[in-house]
Amino acid sequence: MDFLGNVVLALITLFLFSYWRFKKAREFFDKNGVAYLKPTFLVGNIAPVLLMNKPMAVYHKEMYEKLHPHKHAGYFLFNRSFLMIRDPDLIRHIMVKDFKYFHDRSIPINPKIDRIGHNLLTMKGDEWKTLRVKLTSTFTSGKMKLMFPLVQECGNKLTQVLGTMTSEAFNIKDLSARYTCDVIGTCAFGIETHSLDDPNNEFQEMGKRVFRFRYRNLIAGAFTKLPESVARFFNIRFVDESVQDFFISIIGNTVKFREENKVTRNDFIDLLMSLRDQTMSKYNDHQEQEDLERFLSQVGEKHAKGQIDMTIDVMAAQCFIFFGAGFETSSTALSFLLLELALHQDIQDKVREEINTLINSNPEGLTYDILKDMTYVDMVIAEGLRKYPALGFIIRECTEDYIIPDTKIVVPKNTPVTVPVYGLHNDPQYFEKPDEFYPEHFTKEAIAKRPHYTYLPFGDGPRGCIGERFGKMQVKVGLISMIRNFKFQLSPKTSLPIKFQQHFIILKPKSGIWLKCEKI
Ligand code: HEM
Repeated sequence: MDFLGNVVLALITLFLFSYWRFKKAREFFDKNGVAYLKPTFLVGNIAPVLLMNKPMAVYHKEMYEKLHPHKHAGYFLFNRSFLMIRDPDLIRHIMVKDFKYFHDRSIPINPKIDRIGHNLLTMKGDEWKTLRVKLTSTFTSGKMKLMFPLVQECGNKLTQVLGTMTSEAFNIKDLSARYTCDVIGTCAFGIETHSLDDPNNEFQEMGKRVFRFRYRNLIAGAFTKLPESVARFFNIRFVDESVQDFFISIIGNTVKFREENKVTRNDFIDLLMSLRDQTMSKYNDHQEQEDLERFLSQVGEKHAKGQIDMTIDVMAAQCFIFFGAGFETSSTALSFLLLELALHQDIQDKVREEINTLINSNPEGLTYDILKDMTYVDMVIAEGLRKYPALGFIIRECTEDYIIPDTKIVVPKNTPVTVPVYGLHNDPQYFEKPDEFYPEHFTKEAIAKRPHYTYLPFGDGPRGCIGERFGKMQVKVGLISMIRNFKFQLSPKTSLPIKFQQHFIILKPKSGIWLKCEKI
């Protein structure tokens, strides 16, 4: 058969396969009385994203609103059906109570092609569990305290650079990205990236490429698994080859240098090397035990089992995901916070007052330990992450047939489920003033009144964000370094309301957020 014949046959097969999948999914929804959004053949409900006018977070929020008041409901990404979980108690089942059915994310990665794409975020089943147990020990408060001086150094540099920006408007989105790049560079790679000094350095460029949108990856998301040959043929990979080579070479060189020169630095590479050499006990702390026990009980196991060989590829993959997951999330969090503080001078003054009071009354100045006493700052950061959650939706996959509690509905194995974080965070049922920046959403009383699992900026359960403590620390240090010494105002160059970038999985501003600052 000639080439054209093959193409026609492939298209007919794809067409029939899609038709069969749609029919089966719709029959399942109809038979079980599950509400769903009416799909368009072939594209399902994804047209608003494909036409590029909807960021993924906004798209999921709008579906969350349309699917009110259902506890769970269906929608289609191309011909693949998804189940959106809207009800907080059902979310608790998916994320914690019945976690054993939902421990994986529905991201089809091929480890042979994506050497560093195969990491803690994308790994599945026992392999993920074994690695998560190992890495849990690198994110305790004890380890954060060891890394605090490295982060503080970047904060000091940020203050210094801001001091040169008082004469004209500057883009806080760009400045925050340079600060978090320096922080993750020094903590995850043991490298001073000098992004605050040089905005065009290589790390910044790599950071931009990490979450680059590619149509073919969106389409790949419609499949449970992609055979290696298909992924290679269509060049479907989640990490660009140039990014992969860059990270593997950096980690390889750094590890070699440290081994040869006996260098230790209390950063992630050090911790990964001690995990490899089984010398982690020198860092052991009480919290490590607590975190580990909680994790094991949540995943229903008594002991940590299995082994992962800490090769350079494995270390590079983890450092890469610490960079990928930690850089953009924290820098957008910081940019949106500064935007809101510039818009709300009263809140800005209150934040500054709390920071100054605590630091000035502590003989050692700013320390890791006084961060936790900053209760108003915590409320403000929490509100920032409510209004602008970096990940607007969370994705998991049902790994065994699962009966939805109090129903007879059996969710079939391999069904992807999503938790609409941005929708929940904007639901007036749970947040009194969803459209406003209102830190009082996070007073003790307001938190106590709200159902659990309605505020999920870091996800939850055993598969929640492993870097939460680190992310909060770097956002807080960045905020303190700026607010203590400068007063911020919005520049007329910023157009409001802020539009979100369309081609991005992370909720981030489309164009610059321009501010003006003056030294206090
Ligand atoms: C403000 C900052 C951050 C936000 C808002 C954030 C948010 C999230 C969210 C929503 C998830 C998915 C959770 C789930 O599925 O339940 C996640 C996973 C993850 N995050 Fe973060 N993150 C932040 C910072 C960081 C940092 C600094 C690191 C590393 C240094 C990091 C590393 C990871 C990793 C490795 C995962 C996957 C964990 C696993 O699957 O076991 N994140 N993050």
